[in-house]
Amino acid sequence: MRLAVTGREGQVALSLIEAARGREDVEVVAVGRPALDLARPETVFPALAAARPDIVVSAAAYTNVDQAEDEKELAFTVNATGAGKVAEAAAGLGVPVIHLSTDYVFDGAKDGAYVVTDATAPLGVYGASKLAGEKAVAAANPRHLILRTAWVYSPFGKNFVKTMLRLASDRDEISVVADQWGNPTSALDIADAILHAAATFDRDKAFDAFGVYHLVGTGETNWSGFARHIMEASQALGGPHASVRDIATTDYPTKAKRPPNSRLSSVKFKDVLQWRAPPWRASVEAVASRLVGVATKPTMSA
Ligand SMILES: NC(=O)C1=CN([C@@H]2O[C@H](COP(=O)(O)OP(=O)(O)OC[C@H]3O[C@@H](n4cnc5c(N)ncnc54)[C@H](OP(=O)(O)O)[C@@H]3O)[C@@H](O)[C@H]2O)C=CC1
Ligand SMILES: Cc1cn([C@H]2C[C@H](O)[C@@H](COP(=O)(O)OP(=O)(O)O[C@H]3O[C@@H](C)C(=O)[C@@H](O)[C@H]3O)O2)c(=O)[nH]c1=O
Ligand SMILES: [Mg+2]
Repeated sequence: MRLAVTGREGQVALSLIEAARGREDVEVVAVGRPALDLARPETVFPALAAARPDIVVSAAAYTNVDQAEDEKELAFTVNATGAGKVAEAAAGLGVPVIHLSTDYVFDGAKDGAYVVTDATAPLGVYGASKLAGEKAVAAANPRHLILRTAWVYSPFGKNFVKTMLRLASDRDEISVVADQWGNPTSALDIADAILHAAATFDRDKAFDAFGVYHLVGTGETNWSGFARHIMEASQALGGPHASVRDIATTDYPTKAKRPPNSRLSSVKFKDVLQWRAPPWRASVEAVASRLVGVATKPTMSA
């Protein structure tokens, strides 16, 4: 089975490439700029067709939440129009699409974890553009899995774990918001979940449970709790450490408004697709061991 994933350097794309590397039964081809540019819709079909995929994974996106407030048009072009083009190309090639979406489609007013049937109400441009992308994907290709995930980190790209480790190496204390709740999710786990889902509908041609799913790390916390566990994991590995001070969202002004509660329930994914992510703390430790190792391990040469 061959997967084509959009975006070449994204966290999910690189995690998928790594997960497939050790497997005979799956190949992952990353298709990104300049060949596939979501801001140039005419590039999408030819670039994906050339990869001859059995399944398309739509992971490329405009992901800068604050900057999206100032670049609304570009965010919608990439996350809505571009995502729709990717799903349309998959349909044209006769294959299903797994499209990544976000917890930020919700406003965070719910008391409890969001299920897939809950009403969406994004607070910012990024969330609104991703919600428009979900609709474009669903309209373009009936064989879609819209996979909402959240708070993604990995050994790759830019993410909260890397930011916290960097800040810890030059500060004694980091102030982090403690009133926004959610589910930290490792892109390495997302890659496993995607390969599991892809294998399911590659094997079962009559698979008919397409639709919206939530898939996040097991358990929940707030950004401060997430930061604190990153520090514990790093310290245990001999890496940098800082103490974490709880602050309120009002003490950390940002351009975009974020949901106070964006916890997602992965129960549908578990029930239908029979797969569940590891506890979020274990996954943080797995990623930290790679990031901290890189900085502290002596090289074999020299
Ligand atoms: N990061 C997170 O916390 C979360 C992410 N998601 C969603 O999951 C998916 C994967 O996220 P993640 O891997 O973290 O993303 P990253 O921010 O790590 O990577 C985004 C990728 O999109 C590519 N991209 C951006 N603009 C374009 C464009 N115009 N044309 C082609 N490619 C483009 C980038 O390309 P380049 O390498 O050239 O810059 C990059 O490869 C996204 O859909 C995101 O919305 C959902 C919840 C949380
Ligand atoms: C760096 C830093 C952030 N924060 C806060 C800001 C914010 O509320 C929270 C997380 O910061 P980030 O900039 O990583 O957050 P953000 O970019 O909003 O992360 C989001 O990205 C998009 C793509 C998604 O889809 C979401 O699921 C989510 O992961 O922590 C602090 O309180 N202290 C700090 O030192
Ligand atoms: Mg392989």
